[in-house]
Amino acid sequence: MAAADCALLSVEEMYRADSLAMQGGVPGLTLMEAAGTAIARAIRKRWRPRPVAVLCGPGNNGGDGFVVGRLLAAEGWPVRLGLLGAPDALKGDAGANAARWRRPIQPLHPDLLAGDPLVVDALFGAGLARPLDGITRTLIEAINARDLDCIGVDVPSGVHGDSGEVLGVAPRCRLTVTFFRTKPGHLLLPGRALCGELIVADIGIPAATLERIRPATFANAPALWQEHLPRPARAGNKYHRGHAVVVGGEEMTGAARLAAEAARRIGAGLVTIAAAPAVHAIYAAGRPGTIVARIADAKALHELCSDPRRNAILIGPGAGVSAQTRERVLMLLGLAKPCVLDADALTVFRDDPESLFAAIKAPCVLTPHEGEFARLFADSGDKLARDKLARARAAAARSGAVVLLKGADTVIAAADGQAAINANAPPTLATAGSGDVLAGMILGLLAQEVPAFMAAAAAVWLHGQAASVVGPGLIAEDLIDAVPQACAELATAAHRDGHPKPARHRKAEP
Ligand SMILES: NC(=O)C1=CN([C@@H]2O[C@H](COP(=O)(O)OP(=O)(O)OC[C@H]3O[C@@H](n4cnc5c(N)ncnc54)[C@H](OP(=O)(O)O)[C@@H]3O)[C@@H](O)[C@H]2O)[C@@H](O)CC1
Ligand SMILES: Nc1ncnc2c1ncn2[C@@H]1O[C@H](COP(=O)(O)OP(=O)(O)O)[C@@H](O)[C@H]1O
Ligand SMILES: [K+]
Repeated sequence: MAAADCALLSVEEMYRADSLAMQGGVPGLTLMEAAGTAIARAIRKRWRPRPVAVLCGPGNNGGDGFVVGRLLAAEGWPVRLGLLGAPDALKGDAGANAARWRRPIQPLHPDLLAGDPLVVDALFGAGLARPLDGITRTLIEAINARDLDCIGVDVPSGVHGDSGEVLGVAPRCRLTVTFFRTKPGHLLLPGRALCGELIVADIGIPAATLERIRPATFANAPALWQEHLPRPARAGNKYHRGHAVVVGGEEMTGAARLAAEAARRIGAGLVTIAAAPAVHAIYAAGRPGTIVARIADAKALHELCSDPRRNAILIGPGAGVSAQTRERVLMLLGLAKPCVLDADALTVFRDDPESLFAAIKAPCVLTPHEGEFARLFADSGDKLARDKLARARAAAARSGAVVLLKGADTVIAAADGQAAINANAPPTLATAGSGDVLAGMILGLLAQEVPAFMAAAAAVWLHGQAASVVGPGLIAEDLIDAVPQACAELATAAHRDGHPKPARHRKAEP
């Protein structure tokens, strides 16, 4: 699987792919027939013949609905079809498919849902322009209240394809069938949760159109970064695998220890925790393979980190929100070595984020959760408020760093506009210390000279994979010990895309 296979297309890019395919000689009607055929096939595979209500909107999403209705009815399924607006207002391919539907077209009305049919939601797809209201809202609320089996055409109507946000209301689908490539809104929350199982159907758009579109957003999957991962050289020694430094805090000593062990597990040759004399003994009592250096003051830290063999630095976990942390971050950034800034190293710049951004010269990964992100990028604007992908991208462009905005749908964004959305993280990761482990994993990859964006994306995926390996009962320490198995599973996962591991999300039905 190549990186292009995990490309995500924005709504606008999808329209471009569509028109490039048509310019290349694939008629729109053929694409629509293929879309409807894929949906009907997916339905027949999962349900036995039963009453179906197809809810059609006024655009091409509705057009797909007419195709599905026609194909299922032709096989004897009892199909009722409702349309928003007048049939003669339908244009182009949607109009053509409405004309091929020889049965009654009802106006949208709650009676369409009488008897709890299977619902094909073909109201709005890529053309969603404003929040759902009126009868569409009423119907979707009824679908959700009655927990009807619902199939989303392209997206669950109301979910925005770019951001995954819900405009007004959206149905909870069992299955969503989208076309050609996944969109960001299928992976970002809440959109991802509303899609149910996701199928990406090939409808005849040539893959070569991607060369023209050059998408910059990806599902976070091994294909994106695997070739950048280090492979230990047969005759290599530990210095060939990098020497990472974790700046240890004086209060919360667990955080730096978790990070240091994670950096070692992911392959850094050596990892040193820089510890103040007062806490040196605590750090030294940790796992014996971690080096602990006694660091009396900022000068000593500067000396330690200036050593050219020490090639990646993490500061923040357990560092404390203090002037000292702030000064140390700026001093370390001045060394122009690859850095990870996490937790307190971010919060200390809440009053003056520009001074942080101005100091970032070398590859740097910022790993905020939403709270830390809000402190640093408070003014990213209302317009972006609910669009996590756009927010992370804007923050990366502004800071010059790779921004890894954490959560159940972690977004990794680089200053050059590249971004990846992660979807393999189980909710058991919401446990104290799991962010420290992630920071250490990124550090360990940076020490092995993996480029910052790739290091961040790979670490996020392996972190999610490690959590899945552990399963229920996960604590942060377990993640570290599960890293080897997560790495081993890379080989088998390489053919998969970035969708969550459970069978709920699958790709490309034949
Ligand atoms: N791209 C491809 O390769 C292929 C695409 N295909 C399919 O086409 C779909 C995109 O079709 P599309 O562009 O016609 O947009 P669509 O989602 O039907 O809606 C547009 C209409 O809805 C209206 N409207 C919007 N929001 C509204 C609201 N809240 N409440 C009320 N009305 C609202 C809007 O009205 P307006 O804003 O203009 O007033 C306009 O009339 C795509 O999702 C896929 O299913 C397939 O056939 C295969 C090939
Ligand atoms: N509901 C969730 N589903 C999946 N991953 C989650 C969820 N909540 C948190 N995570 C992940 O767990 C980690 C928590 O990091 P963080 O908030 O920094 O915690 P801590 O500071 O306690 O280590 C992040 O990688 C985040 O993406
Ligand atoms: K839809």
